[in-house]
Amino acid sequence: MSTSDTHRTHGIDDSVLAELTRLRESIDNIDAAVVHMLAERFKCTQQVGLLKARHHLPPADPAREARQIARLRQLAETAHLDPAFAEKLLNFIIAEVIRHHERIAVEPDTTDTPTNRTHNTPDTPPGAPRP
Ligand SMILES: C=C(O[C@@H]1C=C(C(=O)O)C=C[C@H]1O)C(=O)O
Repeated sequence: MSTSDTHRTHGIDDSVLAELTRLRESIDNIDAAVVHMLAERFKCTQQVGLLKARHHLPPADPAREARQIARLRQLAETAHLDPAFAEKLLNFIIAEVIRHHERIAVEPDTTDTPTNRTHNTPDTPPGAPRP
C-alpha cells in the first residue's frame, strides 16, 4: 500500500495530502543538499587531515572548534534554530572528522575516504560525549 493509499484509507482530504506531498518534496531536496554539503565538507577535512599528518600536527584543534561553535551558535540564533542543537550537530560532525584525522595519522597512505567508507561509522547520537 502506498503512502497516499494509506492516507486515503484514513480519510485524509486530497488537499491536505497534496500539501503534505509538496512539503515532503522540499524536505527531500533539503536532505539531498545536506548530504552533498557534508560530502564536500568531508572532502576538505580529509585534505586537512593529510596536511596535519604530513606536518605532524595534532588531529584535533580545540581552539578552532571553540571559535566554530561560538560562530555557529550565533548563526543559529539569527536563523531561529536552537543554538544547542546546532552545537550538538557540529560536535557530532567534528568528532567524526577527528576520528578520520587520527586514522590518517597512523595510515597516511590510505585511499579510503569518508564518503566511501562503510565501516567505522559513528554510533553515538549528536550530543553524546566524544569517544
Ligand atoms: C578540520 C580540522 O580538524 C578538526 C576538525 C574540525 C572541523 O571538522 O571543523 C575543526 C577543528 C579540528 O579539531 C581543522 O583543524 O581545521
